[in-house]
Amino acid sequence: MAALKHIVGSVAVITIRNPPVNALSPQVQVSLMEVLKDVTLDPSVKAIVLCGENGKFSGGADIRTFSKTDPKTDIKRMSLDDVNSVAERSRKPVVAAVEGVALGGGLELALACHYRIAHVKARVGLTEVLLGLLPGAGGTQRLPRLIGVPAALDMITTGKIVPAPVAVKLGIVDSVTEGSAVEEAIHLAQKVVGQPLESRRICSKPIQCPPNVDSLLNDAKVKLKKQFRGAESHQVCVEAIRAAVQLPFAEGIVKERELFLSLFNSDQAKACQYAFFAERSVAKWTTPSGANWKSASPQTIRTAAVIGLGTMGQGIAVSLAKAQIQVIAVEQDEQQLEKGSKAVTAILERETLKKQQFELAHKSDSFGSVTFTLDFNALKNADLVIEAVYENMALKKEIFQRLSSICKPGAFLCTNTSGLDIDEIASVTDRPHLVIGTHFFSPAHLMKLLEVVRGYHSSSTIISTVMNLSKVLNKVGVVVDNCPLFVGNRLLLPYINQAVFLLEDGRTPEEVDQVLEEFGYAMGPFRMSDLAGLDIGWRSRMEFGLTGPKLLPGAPVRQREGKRYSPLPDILCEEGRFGQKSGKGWYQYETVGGRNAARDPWVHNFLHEYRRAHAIKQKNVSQGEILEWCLYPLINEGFKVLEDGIASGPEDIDVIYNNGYGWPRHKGGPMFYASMIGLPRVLVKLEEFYKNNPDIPSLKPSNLLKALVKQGSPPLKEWRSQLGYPNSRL
Ligand SMILES: CCCCCCC[C@H](O)CC(=O)SCCNC(=O)CCNC(=O)[C@H](O)C(C)(C)COP(=O)([O-])OP(=O)([O-])OC[C@H]1O[C@@H](n2cnc3c(N)ncnc32)[C@H](O)[C@@H]1OP(=O)([O-])[O-]
Repeated sequence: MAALKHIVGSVAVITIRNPPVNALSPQVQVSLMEVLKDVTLDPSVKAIVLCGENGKFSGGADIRTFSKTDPKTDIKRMSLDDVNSVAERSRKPVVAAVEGVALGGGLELALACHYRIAHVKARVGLTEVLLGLLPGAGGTQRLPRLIGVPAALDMITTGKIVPAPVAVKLGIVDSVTEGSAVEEAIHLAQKVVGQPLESRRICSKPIQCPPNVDSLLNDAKVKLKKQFRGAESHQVCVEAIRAAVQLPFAEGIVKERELFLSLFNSDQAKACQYAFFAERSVAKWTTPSGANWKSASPQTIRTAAVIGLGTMGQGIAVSLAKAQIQVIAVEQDEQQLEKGSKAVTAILERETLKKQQFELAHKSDSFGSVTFTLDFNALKNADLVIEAVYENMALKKEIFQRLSSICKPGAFLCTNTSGLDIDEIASVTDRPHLVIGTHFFSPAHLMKLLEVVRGYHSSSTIISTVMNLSKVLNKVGVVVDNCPLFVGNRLLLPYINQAVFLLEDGRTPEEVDQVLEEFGYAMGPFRMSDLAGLDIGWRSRMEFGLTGPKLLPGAPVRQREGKRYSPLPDILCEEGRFGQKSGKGWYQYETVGGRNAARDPWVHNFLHEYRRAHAIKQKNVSQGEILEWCLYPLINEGFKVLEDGIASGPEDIDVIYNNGYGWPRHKGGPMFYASMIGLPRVLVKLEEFYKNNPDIPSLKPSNLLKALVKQGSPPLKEWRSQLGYPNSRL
């Protein structure tokens, strides 16, 4: 870990070396400072170029060192800000050669240089907000001075990463090159030797403020509060930018440091950083047979097919096309094909427009083509097929049987299901080892999560191919084992059930949603169910005989096999209330497909009548209890999933929840949240709930939770090893 120097003519080239992303660890910062001071004093050096080894400028401060940093002493002793200040004050021109990435502290370092040259494929951004922080090395003071308050506000508060061509337009970098940014930077450095530097020092630039800057900042806070409910860092970023607007540069830096320190050791920052590393750890999957991400060989997918062009199929087709994969989209009849192709084309047009507005349009970056067909034989050329028809086992098996005879040997067969048995589907094919579950989330072209469901026979090649594909699609893939509902929906079920029980007991959809939204969920359980479509769960419950024609005659209305059951969602569906798609569900909407949920007097009246008919006494439940009542059974199911070996570790569950279920990232994920509030608290409450509701089995504390509490509640990262727990099937 160091900053290395070599001399080209009169230019000193300083290279940051700290693989894999040249993170600016405290040692790298010290080394950078020494080399910078050295070359500034060296009379033979006339100009300086800063770059990173292996085609990456820098991924920012070393996040791994944060948990070992004492902000009171360590940051004061030496900080990146001091390095930046030495670079900026240098009387010799300093040019940043940005290749790969310049993120967070990496971009802050580049901003302290007098000139910035970027490779055309480089990407830059101040991403600290996503780690629960703010740019703490001058980024909040320099960027608004360089590109103006509105653009800087957008980048800093969202953590947006922009490609180099956009960075030039914004004024973040001076120019881009298709060749070597380092060569170009050396060339520029030689050219500008002896030229005045004052106008190149961002710290000296006056800040250009729009006349309405106060309301701009205040409005941003309101918008961010709604978008990132309960998250502190977005709000604090705005305050740091306000300091840039109101204070001279040096005072702004002091304010920025103060605000940075207020976030540095917060629980939210810990949660966001945990979420960051958890996302990286899930890519490192293993199977019981010892196959793993390192040893398996993923195949490149050039042509993929999608069967079924309903909402999921449309999103999947778009997602593949966006990743420059050629897509064959198959439907069963003319009408569905036309409807599906229109929808896919419309989404792709919108995405193209977005891309053009963002100026990403590069010759090589165009979308893959989508061919629409009724002819199943067209699948014979596909490297990989994703079946996305509706959740019906018989239909899926029929399709997979056909695929066996049509697809070329070695083609991968994936089923997009949210809970059906992968092994049963694989059993009808000639290649169970090349069959896997790919559980996409709606809308599939936007949602980040891909649950990769390993069947009993799934080979390491198909696992690694699909995990690789998830990265190509810009998604986070998580390998889980095959069990009913897999991981995400298995945890969701008790959460939704608990929320519905609250309605029986006297609460309203608005009250319950409000509590969960204040907790940080983008949507409470009822608004989310309306968005997802109430009919999906209803059909599945009918399939399982919990309602509808298969329900055994004489079954009590509010019980199934002795367990508490609420028929409320079934009744809503019987009334044609499927959620947004039918314009009414737990809420009413302005139109069919409308997005704005409004209180529905019909629902309130219906709930009132239902409680009266079943003589249910209204219970007084505080907001805190609503939260615990809904979340603790979800967490408990997470422990059961771990016990059963369905997920590899708590991180996998948290990544699934952060990326697919709207869990607030600043709370880390359900398992991380449990570790933060304390496992004993979760256990005590579950025991209390279960004692009072013995007919709700999901409230019965899991053995793993009890065992962990007995062991003194070790930190989350020790859960696996401490328990050596039992039968991880992954
Ligand atoms: C202390 C006080 C400091 C005060 C001053 C404040 C300074 C500043 O404002 C704060 C920051 O910069 S905050 C930072 C702001 N920066 C950011 O937010 C950028 C965060 N990083 C990213 O967004 C992505 O990793 C990249 C786009 C850089 C690469 O993407 P890709 O090519 O898909 O690769 P990948 O799979 O993602 O990562 C490969 C490996 O690198 C690892 N690693 C990565 N970054 C790291 C880091 N900064 N650090 C350490 N490690 C980092 C990653 O864990 C993984 O390790 P593994 O052991 O192999 O699993």
